[in-house]
Amino acid sequence: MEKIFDCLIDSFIEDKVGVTEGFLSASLSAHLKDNLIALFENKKLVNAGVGNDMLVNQDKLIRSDVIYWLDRKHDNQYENDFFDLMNRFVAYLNRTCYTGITGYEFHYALYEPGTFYKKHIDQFQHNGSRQYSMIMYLNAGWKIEDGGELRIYHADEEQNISPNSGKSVFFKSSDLAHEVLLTNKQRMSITGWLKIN
Ligand SMILES: O=C(O)CCC(=O)C(=O)O
Ligand SMILES: [Fe+2]
Repeated sequence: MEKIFDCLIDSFIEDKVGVTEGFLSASLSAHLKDNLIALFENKKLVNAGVGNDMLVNQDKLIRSDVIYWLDRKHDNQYENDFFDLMNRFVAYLNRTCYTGITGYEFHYALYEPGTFYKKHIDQFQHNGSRQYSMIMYLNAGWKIEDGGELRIYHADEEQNISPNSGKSVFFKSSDLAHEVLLTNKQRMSITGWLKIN
């Protein structure tokens, strides 16, 4: 596992955006996706609000995905496995990079065809607790024509990342503006933030 952690951290250090395969095992990823689909069918997902103090909040409709926060209180085996994995990653990150992360929060996200999340920055204007953004995609066989790429705005270029299952993305929450381009296909993920409280 440390190898995959290193891969994510090294590519983050090199490119400002860490990308790796296999952070979630295929089996954990499949179980989490099944959870997400069941939650969606049971109408547990809610419209994702945008914090009042979000840095970039000029447009009326900024995002149209639906979300559900993961929580140990759900007593769900796979959510707990996910949190165990995150504990290992945070401990490793703190040990190797002196990041001082003290907490995190994660939600499932589901984008129906025709939905998006416009350009934004993840760290809130009046609350700097979000340090690192992480996204784990749960979509098998994603094709170019499905759209829904994560577009990250670097100083001199734009980077498009397709939301294929197995892929995890990691970047600094205060730094990089990004958006989810309009998706043509149902698009599922787990998104969250490593925090200093
Ligand atoms: O799903 C993604 O690719 C990015 C989601 C995102 O930017 C967010 O939830 O803040
Ligand atoms: Fe974001």
